[in-house]
Amino acid sequence: MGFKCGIVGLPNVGKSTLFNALTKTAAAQAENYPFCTIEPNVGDVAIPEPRLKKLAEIAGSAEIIPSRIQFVDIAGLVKGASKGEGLGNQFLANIREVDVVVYVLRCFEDGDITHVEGRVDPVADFETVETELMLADLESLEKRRDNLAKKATGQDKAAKELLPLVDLALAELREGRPARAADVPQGHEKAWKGLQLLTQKPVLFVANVDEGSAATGNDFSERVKACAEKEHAAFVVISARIESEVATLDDDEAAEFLAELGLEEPGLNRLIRTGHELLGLQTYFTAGPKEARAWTIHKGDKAPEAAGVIHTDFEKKFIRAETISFDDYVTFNGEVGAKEAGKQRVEGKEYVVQDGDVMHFRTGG
Ligand SMILES: Nc1ncnc2c1ncn2[C@@H]1O[C@H](COP(=O)(O)OP(=O)(O)OP(=O)(O)O)[C@@H](O)[C@H]1O
Ligand SMILES: [Mg+2]
Repeated sequence: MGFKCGIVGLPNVGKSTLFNALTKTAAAQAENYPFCTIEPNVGDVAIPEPRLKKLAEIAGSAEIIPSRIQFVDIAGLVKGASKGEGLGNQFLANIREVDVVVYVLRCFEDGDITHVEGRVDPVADFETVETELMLADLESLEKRRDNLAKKATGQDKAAKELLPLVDLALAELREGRPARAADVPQGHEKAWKGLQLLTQKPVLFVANVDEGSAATGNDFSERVKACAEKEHAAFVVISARIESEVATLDDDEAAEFLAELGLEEPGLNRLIRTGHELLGLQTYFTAGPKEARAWTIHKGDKAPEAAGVIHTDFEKKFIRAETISFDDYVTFNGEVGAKEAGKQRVEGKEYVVQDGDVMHFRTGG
C-alpha cells in the first residue's frame, strides 16, 4: 500500500529541508530562495517502530524490516496560485495525489531567510495556502456541476449520488470552509472521497521553529497549535534545521545531541507516526529467524486483508491466522512460550486485526 503525505506550504519555509531530513538524503535542493523546488521530490520513509527491535531480539531475527510511508516535497505556492501566480497550477496535481496534507509553517525569525510576504505569521500563511486550495476546489466543482446535473436527471445512478455531494462541498467552500469540514451523509463516504478535492484530505500542521525552540515550541507555534485545534488538524513542533543535522549523525551521536536539546527522539518520528495515525493505519508484525517485519494495514481490516498485504494469494487462499498479541509475545518470551501459556489464538476470516498482533497465516489451495 503506497500511502503518501504531501509537504505543502509557502516558498522558502523549510519544506525541502524537512523532506531531506525525513529521507536522510540531500535529494531535494534546499536553498535560501523562493521556488527552489519545482518538480516534486518523492521519498520512502521507514516508520519508526520500537516494538520491532524487541520482537527481533526474542525471535532471533537476522533482519528488521520496518514498513514505509511516502513523503512528497511539493513546490511552494503563493497567493493567486490557483489563478496561475508563482508556479501556478502545476503543484495542484501533485497535491491531488497525496493522502495527507502536511502544512509546513514558518515559525522562526531569521532576517537572512526571505519570507515571500516579508513577515513571520504562520497562521496567516496557512490561511493563504489553504485559500488557494479552496479556490481550486471551488473552480473544479463548478466546472463539473452542470454536466453532472444533466446526467442526474436521467438514469445515471452515480451522478445522482454525486450531485448532492458536490453541492455539499460547494456549500462549505462558498462559506470559506474546506471540504473536510462537511458532514458527509453515512454510506456515501466512498463517493465523497471520489470527488478528489484538495481540501478534503486530513491535515497535519508542522510548526517549523528555530533551533532553540525545538523542545519547547515558541509563541508562533502556540498560535499554530490553537489554529490546528480549531481546524481539527494534527499538530507537531519541529525544527527542520535540527532534524537535518540529526539525520547526518549515527544513532548514538543523534541520541546525545537530542538529549542536549531536551528531546527524547527526533521530531520526525512524531511527524511520521502522526501521519500514519491520520491515515487511519495500524501495524501488525511477522517474526521469525529470518526477519522481524512490520506491515501496515487499515484500522478495522480483517485477517484475510491483512494477509493480502504480504501477498495477494494469501488473501485468496486464507484459511486461518495464528495470532499472539505483542504484549503476550514479550511476556512469554516468544511464540513457543506464548503457545504453552495458551496465548496463541487461532482466528478465522472475520477476525479484526489488532494493532501489534504477531501473526502467522495458514493458507491452502
Ligand atoms: N527551522 C529553521 N530554522 C532556520 N532556518 C531554516 C529552518 N528550516 C529551514 N530553514 C532554512 O530556510 C531556507 C529554505 O528552506 P527550504 O529550501 O527547505 O524551503 P522550501 O520550503 O523547500 O522552499 P521552496 O518552496 O522554495 O522549495 C533554507 O536556507 C533552510 O536552511
Ligand atoms: Mg523546496
